[in-house]
Amino acid sequence: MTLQSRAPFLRLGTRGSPLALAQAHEVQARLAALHGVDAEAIEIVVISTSGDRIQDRPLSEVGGKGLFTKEIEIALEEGVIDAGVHSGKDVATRLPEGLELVAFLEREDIRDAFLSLTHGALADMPEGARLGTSSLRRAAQIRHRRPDLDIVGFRGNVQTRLQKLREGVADGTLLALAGLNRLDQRSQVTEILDPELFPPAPAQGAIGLEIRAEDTRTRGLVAPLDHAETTIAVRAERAFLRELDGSCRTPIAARSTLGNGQLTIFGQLLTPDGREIVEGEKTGPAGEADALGQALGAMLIARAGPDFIKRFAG
Ligand SMILES: NCc1[nH]cc(CCC(=O)O)c1CC(=O)O
Repeated sequence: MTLQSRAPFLRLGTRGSPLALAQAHEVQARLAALHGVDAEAIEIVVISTSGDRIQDRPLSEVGGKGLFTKEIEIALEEGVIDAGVHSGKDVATRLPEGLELVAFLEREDIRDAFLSLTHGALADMPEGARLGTSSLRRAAQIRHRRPDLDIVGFRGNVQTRLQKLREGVADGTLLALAGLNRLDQRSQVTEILDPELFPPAPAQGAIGLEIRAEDTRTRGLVAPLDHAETTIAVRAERAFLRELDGSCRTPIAARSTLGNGQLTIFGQLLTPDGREIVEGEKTGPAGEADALGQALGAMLIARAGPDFIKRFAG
């Protein structure tokens, strides 16, 4: 018998980080179960993105949007893969022509977590303690509440960060709880931050699937993975971010809640130094998620005024 390489049932594109691979494997397992095929028939194609290659500086300095998604989108356009698996919060608010987000899996925990080897809670960090984060949003939120802390640049995956904490590069760090849960690292969490005080990035905790809009076969295969409530919340948060022309790397936070067909979206803008903050909320029918998010963005821009917006943009 000769070995034959059969065409894969579907090809998923993903970054190669441990978190990205965990997300891709989750999508692979769900699709395999849903369609009654072997997991191996769903190929995982690892794609290195600019965000992975640039390790020596904060991504907010690199500028440009979609640093973690661009090369995956090119692979989609070139037909090398059928679907891209992304962290929702890494996806630019405007997609390249011809591409579409067709499904969001049920959202993980939206909250941020504090990790420290020496302090039992963020509030226990003494004046001058060093908090490691390269996220503009987290840095601004911390500066707002705890201007006495020293923010130090901090990148890398969970293991690297824990190593840096052991080496004393910082006394604590902040990470998305969703990622820690997906990597079975929840036990490393010192404190879960209150999302009322530290609202997350738009679309945090949601895995999104992107396809070529004309690819009806893939659409049919992946659309059933969509979790309706997650998509409503994420659409509102992305519309809010789009109106502000923001990315994952601007100090913008959002939190939405759904109940009885009503959607409430709360939004927050901060200046990078954390000194100024503008917040607001909109409630309306869940079916109008995009319009609600957009209206909230417009409301906060008006509330903030041009001077704030200039400093907010960095
Ligand atoms: N840009 C990095 C990134 N993109 C998505 C997540 C977390 C996982 C998620 O939001 O689903 C992270 C790491 C972090 O913020 O701790």
